Amino acid sequence: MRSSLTPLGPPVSRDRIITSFPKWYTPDACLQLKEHFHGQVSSTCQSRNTGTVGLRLSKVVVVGDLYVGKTSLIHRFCKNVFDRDYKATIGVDFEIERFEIAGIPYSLQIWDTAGQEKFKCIASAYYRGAQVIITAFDLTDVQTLEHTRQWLEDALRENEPGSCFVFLVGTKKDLLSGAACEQAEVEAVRLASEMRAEYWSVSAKTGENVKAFFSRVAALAFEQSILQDLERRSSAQLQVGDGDLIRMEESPPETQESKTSSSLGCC
Ligand SMILES: Nc1nc2c(ncn2[C@@H]2O[C@H](COP(=O)(O)OP(=O)(O)OP(=O)(O)O)[C@@H](O)[C@H]2O)c(=O)[nH]1
Ligand SMILES: [Mg+2]
Repeated sequence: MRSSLTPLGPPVSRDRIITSFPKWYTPDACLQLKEHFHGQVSSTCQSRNTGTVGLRLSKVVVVGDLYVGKTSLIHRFCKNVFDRDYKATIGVDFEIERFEIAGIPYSLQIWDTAGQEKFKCIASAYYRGAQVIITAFDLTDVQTLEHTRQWLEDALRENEPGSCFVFLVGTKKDLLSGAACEQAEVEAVRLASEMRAEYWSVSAKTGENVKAFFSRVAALAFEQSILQDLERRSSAQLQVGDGDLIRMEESPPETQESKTSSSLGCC
């Protein structure tokens, strides 16, 4: 059944409908081990009391060295295509992907940035306001893993501390045997834990783990959006219930004292 909150437009495709909380890739480097939506989130979604969350776009920024496969990863997910030819991203590009999560419409705006040094200053102008940062590296090129720390630092610098979910993604999984992939993952998982990031290995060529990965990104971002919205609404209610707080926010500093004392006087 489609949600009554679905904005105008075509329905979301069936594979963008998320009903249960998507699982992590490895428990050794994951942001949340739980397998269900937060109880408060489930009940809020059931009662369709999700405020403006269904109408907003959550920003996801994908960063990492040139040639690691950022564009390929996004194109595999959003367009289900894979191009063997390399076309460097110039500056930035973005895709909007619509989901329905726990019955509520939800959209991600996925920003693809250029890895080439000469475009870095253009791309970094788009880091601000990210709810999710995806740092990508090539599983076959250890140097690209070493550089992820710097990419993340640059992206975090433009955002409020603690406000972003961070993912570390190893790309081109199809180029490695199972054993070689496991070996490459050991170091990546260690770094992911250090970065407080969730780790995933994917292949844009075969599509392995791509949908599962973005479903996880969408679910975590969605849950955070709902919880933040609930918090905002409850603190707004608190302020409505507390006359002093409202007056303090609305009063310019020089008049605050007299207003506060007059309000004290009348109570
Ligand atoms: N075998 C394989 N090749 C891949 C995969 N993902 C990307 N590639 C190839 O790697 C090359 C670079 O991919 P892009 O997606 O353009 O890399 P990018 O990170 O966007 O590069 P910039 O835009 O310059 O930052 C292309 O030739 C892709 O076909 C993958 O999963 N497997
Ligand atoms: Mg690109």
